[in-house]
Order: sequence, then structure tokens, then C-alpha cells
Amino acid sequence: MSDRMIAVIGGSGLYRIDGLEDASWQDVETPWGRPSDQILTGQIDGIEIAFLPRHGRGHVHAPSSVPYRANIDALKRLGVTDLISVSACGSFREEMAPGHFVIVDQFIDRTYLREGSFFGTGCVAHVSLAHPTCPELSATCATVAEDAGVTVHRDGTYLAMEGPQFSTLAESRLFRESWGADVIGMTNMPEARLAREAELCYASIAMVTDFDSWHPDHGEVVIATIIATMSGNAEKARKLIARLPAALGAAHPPCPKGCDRALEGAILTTPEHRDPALVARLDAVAGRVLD
Ligand SMILES: CSC[C@H]1O[C@H](OP(=O)(O)O)[C@H](O)[C@@H]1O
Ligand SMILES: Nc1ncnc2[nH]cnc12
Repeated sequence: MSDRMIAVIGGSGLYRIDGLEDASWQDVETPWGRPSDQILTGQIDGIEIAFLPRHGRGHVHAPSSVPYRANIDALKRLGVTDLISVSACGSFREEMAPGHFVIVDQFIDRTYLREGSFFGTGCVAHVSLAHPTCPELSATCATVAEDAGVTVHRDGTYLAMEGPQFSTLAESRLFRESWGADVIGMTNMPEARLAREAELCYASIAMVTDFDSWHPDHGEVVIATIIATMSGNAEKARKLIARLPAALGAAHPPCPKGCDRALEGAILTTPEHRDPALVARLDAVAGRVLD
């Protein structure tokens, strides 16, 4: 049992959250570089909260250049136990309409320009990713969102594309009809992989802004449509975030699905063959199992 600390990574349209006591923006340095921005810390209902805008305030970082490893390391370094990713997404399903929230439980990763692991030569690890999100944390997010009046769809499959351009019509049809994706975005991978390596409980709330380009009645996706929906979605996300700490509680019991123990037995490199420089960089992410 440990004290819970909740982090929210805010995506497009969500660059701040309200209602934190003792709120302050903090610089956090990491061995993987600087995170996307300073991190806002404080408390809600007596529970520690950290908030990091994924693209930085002012939307500085493109999806391909978000410093994903620094972001996850910085949050782990602060003591975060539970990470909620909030993102804008396109929808492949008629019933998942703009303004609705989709609680993601699976990913299809089509990204190719990003560092996808903290581990590598000199310290090799293989964690399980069959169930990349934490079912407990995801279920609480879904319930709290519904209580806040949001239409919620559970168990969505999120296709992570490299971007920054939106999909072609052929891609949109392929992802929807053949691959069974429910929503599409550009940022949840490698974020979810890295959260698992850092032994964080991870939930993804994808807020629908558009129907991508497959929908015959909506035509191609354009940024103006997305922006028009984003601020309403961000307001709903802020309501959800304000209610989440009380719903989760102050104590973080061991995760029933083992998210907080993902690295146990995962490191294959024998101690005498480990690269000391890499091991040093892994202090926050994997110090628990490397000490
Ligand atoms: C604003 S449209 C495309 C942009 O929005 C999403 O960002 P995020 O996932 O951080 O909410 C999408 O992934 C793209 O980066
Ligand atoms: N249609 C879409 N494709 C990729 N990322 C998105 N973010 C919001 N809408 C999107």
C-alpha cells in the first residue's frame, strides 16, 4: 500500500486544470531530457495531483516530437502512481460522436519516429503489453465521467498514427473496416508503452472531436471542426478530473492487475553485463528492481 499520486497528461485543448490547492508549476529535469513543459502540482481533496500538458502550454510540440520518455520519467520521479492520459481523437464509429468520451483499453501502434522504450543495449527488458491499460483505473474514469454527465463508451481500440497529417480516406476505411479500430489519435503510443515500463497504472480517455474522414455525411476531417469541439470537451475533462481524486481515494493498494509490478522478472541483462550509464538513467523508472 502506498500513497496515491495522480497525474493527468492533457492533450490538445487541455493545457491547464483548475481547483488545485497549493498549485505551482515546477521544473523537473530527467536523464531523458526536458518534459513537454513544467509540471503543475497541488492537491485536490487532499490527494496529490500532477498535471502535464502533452504539447506544452501554447501547443509547442508536434505528436512526433513530444518528449514521451522525459514526460513519463518526470511523473514517476515525482512519485506518481496513477496516470490518466486525456486526448483528442477522431471516431470510426457512428455511435461514438463528437463530445463523447471513449475509455481506451487497446492500441494499434502505427507510429515509427519515436523512442518506444526506456530500455536497450546494456539493459534489456521485456514487459507485457497484452493489456496496456489498467482496468481498475479505467473503470473509475468511466464511472466518474458518466457521473459528470458525459456520454462514455468503454473498451475502445485506439489507433495511434504518426501524423501530423490526418489519414487518407483509404487509411481511414482500412483502420475502421478491416482493423477494427474505434478511435484514432497521434499520441497514446509510445506513451502507454512507457507508462507500463515505468510501472504506472495507465488509463486513456479519448475525447471525440470528429469522425475522421470515412463518414459519408461528414466529409474530410479539418482542424476547424476539431477546434470547435475541443473546448467543450476540455471543460468536461476538467469536471471529471476534479471528481477523480475522491473517487480513487488516498491509498494506492497493490494493483490487482500488476501494473505496479510490471518489471518484475522483465530485465534479461545479467547484472555484470549491464551498462552503468543506462542503469543510472533508469533510476526513477526501474530503480525499484535494479537496486
Ligand atoms: C488537434 S488535432 C490533432 C492532434 O490532437 C490530438 O492530440 P492529443 O492526442 O495530444 O490530444 C492528436 O493526437 C493530434 O496530436
Ligand atoms: N481524426 C483524427 N486523426 C488523428 N488525430 C486526431 N485527433 C483528433 N482527431 C483526429
